[in-house]
Amino acid sequence: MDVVVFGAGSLGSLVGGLLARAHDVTLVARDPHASRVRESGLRVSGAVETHTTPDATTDGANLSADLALVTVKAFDTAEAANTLATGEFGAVLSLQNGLTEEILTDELDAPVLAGTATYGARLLEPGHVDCTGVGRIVLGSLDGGPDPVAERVGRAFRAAGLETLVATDMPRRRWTKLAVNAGINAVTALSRVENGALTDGDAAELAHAAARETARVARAEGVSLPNRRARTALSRVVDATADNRSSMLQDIDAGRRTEVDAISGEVVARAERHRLDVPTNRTLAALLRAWEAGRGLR
Ligand SMILES: NC(=O)C1=CN([C@@H]2O[C@H](COP(=O)(O)OP(=O)(O)OC[C@H]3O[C@@H](n4cnc5c(N)ncnc54)[C@H](OP(=O)(O)O)[C@@H]3O)[C@@H](O)[C@H]2O)C=CC1
Ligand SMILES: CC(C)(CO)C(=O)C(=O)O
Repeated sequence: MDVVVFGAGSLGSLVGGLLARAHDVTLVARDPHASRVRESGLRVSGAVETHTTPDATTDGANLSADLALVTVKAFDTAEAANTLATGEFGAVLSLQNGLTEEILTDELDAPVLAGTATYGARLLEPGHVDCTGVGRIVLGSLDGGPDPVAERVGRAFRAAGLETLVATDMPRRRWTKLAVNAGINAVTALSRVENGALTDGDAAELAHAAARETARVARAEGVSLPNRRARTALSRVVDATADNRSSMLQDIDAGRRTEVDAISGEVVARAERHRLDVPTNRTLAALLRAWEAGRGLR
């Protein structure tokens, strides 16, 4: 399979590097990472050790491939979609946090698959990505149900040794992930604590309230996500990632823009469409946006 990875920073370099063990991969990345990969290949270290030689470019326009994998931060999705629209792809798959697939379907003719990733990745230096945890990629039809394109992509990922599940219930999985992120990411980022601090107490209650509101919005969107399922998912992720600093907390630590608009902000925006009030997510989004504004990041 030919694969273009659009936005090969941490996650895209890891997944692209692993896919290059079995497929023709082109990373769309920034320099000096792109030029280092062209010169010396890509080193993956940590939980997976490998060295592969994907192609790499800084120009994502006019490319074609069987699959475009989108791994830019959520706030760069619209620009990525515009650039991808200049090329030809058999399918498009996002592994981003947030409900970014809708932005891709608006711009692109190719079928857009839904995906989630629980692999951990960190770009250490140009040409070198650290796998901080082997997780799983789950992908499938955006609307749910069986999908031959998703099956083909799943087989290709497994052929490259990536832990991959092709699922027929992506609507519920995407919203469950959003509920978990709305709870954990926003609360840990604002209170500057590891995920494990949300095991119990007031901060945990706040995270669960954000997840519960998200589940309510999901149901208004026609997705069956009971509150108790969102609660269980959040508690499981807190336990499994107790020592993690969430990606949003890492962004705050590094003084970078966060994915608030795609997480808490998305819950608020969708709730408004259904005339629902989601005060916890509204408050969390306002605080995170205020932090970004104060830093000149928005
Ligand atoms: N890292 C992880 O372990 C995981 C990440 N995710 C999700 O995956 C997504 C990506 O995260 P992550 O990999 O950490 O983010 P990164 O910022 O490390 O990677 C995104 C990369 O895309 C680059 N980029 C953006 N636009 C372009 C463009 N037009 N051309 C070329 N390169 C471009 C960015 O460059 P620049 O910064 O210069 O704009 C950056 O290097 C997020 O939604 C995140 O939530 C999900 C699970 C795990
Ligand atoms: C699951 C979780 C909360 C793990 O930290 C995550 O997805 C993130 O940090 O973005």
